[in-house]
Amino acid sequence: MIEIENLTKRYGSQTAVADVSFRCETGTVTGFLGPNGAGKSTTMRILCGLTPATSGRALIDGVPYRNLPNPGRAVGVLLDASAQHAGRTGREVLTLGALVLGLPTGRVGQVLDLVGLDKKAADKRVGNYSLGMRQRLGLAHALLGNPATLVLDEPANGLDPEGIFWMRGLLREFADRGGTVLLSSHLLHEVEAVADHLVVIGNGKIAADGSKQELLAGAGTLVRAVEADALAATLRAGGATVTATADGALLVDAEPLVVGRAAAASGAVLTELRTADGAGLEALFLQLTATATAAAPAGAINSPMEVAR
Ligand SMILES: Nc1ncnc2c1ncn2[C@@H]1O[C@H](COP(=O)(O)OP(=O)(O)OP(=O)(O)O)[C@@H](O)[C@H]1O
Repeated sequence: MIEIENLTKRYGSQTAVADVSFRCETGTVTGFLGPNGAGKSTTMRILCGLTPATSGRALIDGVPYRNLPNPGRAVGVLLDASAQHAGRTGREVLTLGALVLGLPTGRVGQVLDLVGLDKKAADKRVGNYSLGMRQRLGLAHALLGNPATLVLDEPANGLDPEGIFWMRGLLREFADRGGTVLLSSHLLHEVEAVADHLVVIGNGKIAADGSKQELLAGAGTLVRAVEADALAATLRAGGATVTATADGALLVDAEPLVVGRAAAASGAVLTELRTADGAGLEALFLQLTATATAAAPAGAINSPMEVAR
């Protein structure tokens, strides 16, 4: 289990992470979502003992990373797939890793198989790897010590669709066998398919934290109207929060019936009206991360009104 408790990190006058708290339960995949610069990497670096927190703490199975007796056997970490010695082969990188962790070198072949790097790829220098191959090598490195926890920063970067599908399967299986996974992404759809739990961060603050089902259920109504501006004005006058999505729809924090009535009252012609499901979550994600300024309790989405304040 991972516990992030009231974590704050300041760089001079800039606050990268502000009072962030969330948990990743054993046997689950937690998607850590936010746009570039939101504070994901900083949180993960603190969790892995690479950056000291200004205040708060981050624990893995109840212990700070630095206090784990042999961290590589407890936590597999992939923060930057390009941070590998370019002159070594993939096999050499993993063999060195195995020696450092006190593992038999036979483990190297097993993890190469696990991540789908064949003999030819394993014997190539890392400098000649594509980003996707580096991600696979980084994942192999993370899995080397057979850890119970994985911390992965944007692991899908550079993977092709088949690679992303493969990685989802691997992480799902890892969690189903009792592992804990924290993976970050700036793309909702990348983690939506595999995550059980979502934590959304924007401007260093938690904007949403809950099970995927909870967040989907709370995603409101998606509506498209010929007179979108007039409808948005009527809805806002009635106290609803309305956000325009990139493709011209409106996301409203109200039931479809309420939105339909507002459309009738304002004389707007609707072309679509439905409960916002996966598509709505995308809009919600954009909305939350764009304007997040307030923290949400676990299991809740900040009301967009609060978030925007
Ligand atoms: N070493 C540092 N010195 C100063 N500011 C930093 C440092 N590291 C991160 N920051 C700042 O902290 C904020 C959060 O950055 P962080 O890298 O954690 O975001 P992120 O969500 O991981 O985004 P990205 O995907 O772009 O890495 C950013 O504004 C960033 O500029």
